[in-house]
Amino acid sequence: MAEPLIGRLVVIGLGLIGGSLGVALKAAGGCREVIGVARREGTGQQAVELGICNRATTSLEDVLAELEAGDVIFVAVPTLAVESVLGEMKGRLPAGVTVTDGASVKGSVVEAARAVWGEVPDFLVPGHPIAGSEKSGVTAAREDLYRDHRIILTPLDNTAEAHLQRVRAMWQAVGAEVLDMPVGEHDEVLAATSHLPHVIAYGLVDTLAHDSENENIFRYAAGGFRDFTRIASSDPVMWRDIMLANRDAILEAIDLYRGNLDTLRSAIDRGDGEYLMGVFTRAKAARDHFTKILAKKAYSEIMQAQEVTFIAQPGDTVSGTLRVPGDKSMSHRSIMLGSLAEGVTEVEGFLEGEDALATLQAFRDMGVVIEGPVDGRVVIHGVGMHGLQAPPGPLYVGNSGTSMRLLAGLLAGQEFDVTLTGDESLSKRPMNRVATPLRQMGAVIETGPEGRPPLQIKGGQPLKGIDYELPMASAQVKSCVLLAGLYAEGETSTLEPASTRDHTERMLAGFGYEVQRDGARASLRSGGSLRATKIDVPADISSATFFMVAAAIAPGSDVILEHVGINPTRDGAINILRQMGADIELDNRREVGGEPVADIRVRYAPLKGIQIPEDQVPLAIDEFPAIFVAAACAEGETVLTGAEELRVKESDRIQAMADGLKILGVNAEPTADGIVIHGAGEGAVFGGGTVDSLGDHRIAMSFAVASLRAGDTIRILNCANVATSFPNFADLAKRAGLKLQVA
Ligand SMILES: O=C(O)C1=C[C@@H](OP(=O)(O)O)[C@@H](O)[C@H](O)C1
Ligand SMILES: C=C(OP(=O)(O)O)C(=O)O
Repeated sequence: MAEPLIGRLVVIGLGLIGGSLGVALKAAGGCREVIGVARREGTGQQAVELGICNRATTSLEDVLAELEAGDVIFVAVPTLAVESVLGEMKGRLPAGVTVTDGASVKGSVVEAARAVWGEVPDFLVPGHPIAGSEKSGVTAAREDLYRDHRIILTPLDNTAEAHLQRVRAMWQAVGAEVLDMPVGEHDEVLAATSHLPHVIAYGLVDTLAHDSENENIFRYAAGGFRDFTRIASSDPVMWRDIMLANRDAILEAIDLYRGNLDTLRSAIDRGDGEYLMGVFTRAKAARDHFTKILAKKAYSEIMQAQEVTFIAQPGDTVSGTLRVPGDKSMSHRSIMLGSLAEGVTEVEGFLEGEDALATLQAFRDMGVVIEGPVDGRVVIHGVGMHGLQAPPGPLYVGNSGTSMRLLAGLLAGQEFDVTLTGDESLSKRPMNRVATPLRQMGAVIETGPEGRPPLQIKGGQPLKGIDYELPMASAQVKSCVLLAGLYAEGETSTLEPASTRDHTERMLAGFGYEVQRDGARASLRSGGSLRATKIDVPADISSATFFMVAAAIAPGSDVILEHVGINPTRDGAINILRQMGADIELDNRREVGGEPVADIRVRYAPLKGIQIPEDQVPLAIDEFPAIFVAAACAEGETVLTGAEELRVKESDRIQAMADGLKILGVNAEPTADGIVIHGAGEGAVFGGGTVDSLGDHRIAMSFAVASLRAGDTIRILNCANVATSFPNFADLAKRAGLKLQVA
């Protein structure tokens, strides 16, 4: 066995927290020996019998005498007992021994150390395993308690690196993720997320237990009571200590909560159902997504960095009738316009992907009551053109360029300040394309360095209409300007260099707002209002394209994609694939809520390389990664030009695809504004290999489709963001016949 990480581990306090570290580190072979120290002899004996420690004693003094450099002492006693334990160590600790602890409040541990030593010694590494439970005592100790749990360490400026590393390595050895945080921040975060809930749970059970009808209350108390009050079974001594030790931060959290409870009380009193729906829908969404919400906060970056790998085995055909999720562009716009409308808008077919949900959350944050989504149904209680409220903090829109750019326009005309932020990929994308025209309209807006996010938008600025000639074909820029135009004096118009998706114009009209359209120009005037409506979002043609390409490249395939939006500003992929020889049939054509829809049937037919017409580029802008896969399977050369916009999407899609295609053995040369792909025609076009999607959903799904014509396994890294536009992609792909595994 490898050399243990640390020498001896001394655990002072053999309860759930201390005992679990002992048993886990012993099992992991992470130390030479575990020595337990307990106040009562019986506890120590029991701990030895349970395999928690090799030996136990009641005398800390005796143990200290035998320690040497490299040993670690873990203090796992109730918070207020820490000081006396540290006091016992003073003057008796051999040099090089590390001391750490597991108390839930760090400020008081630091104070205790100061009281004992005059200053916090460099060998003390304050820590807090976030792994407690309502169970306590030596019998509650579990070997797996810390596996995949977070440990927060709060080192001070003078904490010695060697001691910090030792403690970090110890926790990692038992499967924990270790994070660092300043002491004060730790105590504030924990006051809100752990200490306040305990106060409330203890308080609620105590209130009900004192009620003269308590027997009935406990007898009939259903799951809600049980779930909510589980933590009132926790160790009272430990929690008394925490309350006293973290007094100030806990009082602040209680006051905040009390204020909220009072507001809820008066809403119930005056029968304000709308207010209650606002609180409950926001809270439900926060709870449903709380792991992600936490990921943006101090607790962890780790969650966001969640790794998803697609492993695609060579496949043969795809078949079946599939309905891909709702259109992303329309889902965003349904929330935006529904929020600004008068009355209640009902949306069906809403895309429950991260991007559209980011827009939904942004409007909730601005006070709009939005029910759902449940099975694609969303109900938006519109607040009218001037009813949005200042959000409590920055609006975080994740990976979604559409959210950020459209919101920028809409928010430029509000009365309040707002900041828009996004994830790592979005933070690299250009925002001057919207900031420039908005400034021309009179908006006050600041970008980050080089015109990247975050966007800081100043409220209360009078906007004036402009006639804006777009420098690039972008529906996001066009929509941004038109949405700002809703709040600008006079007329606002946009002139686009090539036709781009027109969902904003169509949907505004659907909400009863007049938009003039004259060729490449769209214009509107401010001062109107939006009337709530019903929206049926068709399936997203961008998502459908992955299955269109799949059927087009895999001999024997026959797929029907139901209820897909085939708006003529979005149908470039159909036109391009048809030109390449694909067998695509549009059946059951109809119009749904102002948008054309059809069922798309694709059967395998051999493809040939083409020069892609430039006028099709904006009409297929998101579909190119998949089209490149089709091009690789076509006979001859496919040339794309005029598509430099692909370089500023979630990744540089020209480079990302060229790199991946080359790894898989395809001859693909990127150019400044496109790519040249030499298609192999027949047989297994792609070799096996590992490609990186760079966190770009469309790159990930495109390479998964390539597996249908691969000779060996394709591994695709960084696929978590598939959830932004197509959360059930892997399930549908498997149903259709792809041999896809998600790891
Ligand atoms: O307006 C929209 O909903 C979108 C417009 C396109 O972006 P650009 O306007 O940047 O081309 C597209 O790539 C994006 O997925 C959605
Ligand atoms: C470019 C895309 O989206 P967005 O710009 O909204 O991030 C996309 O979905 O391919």
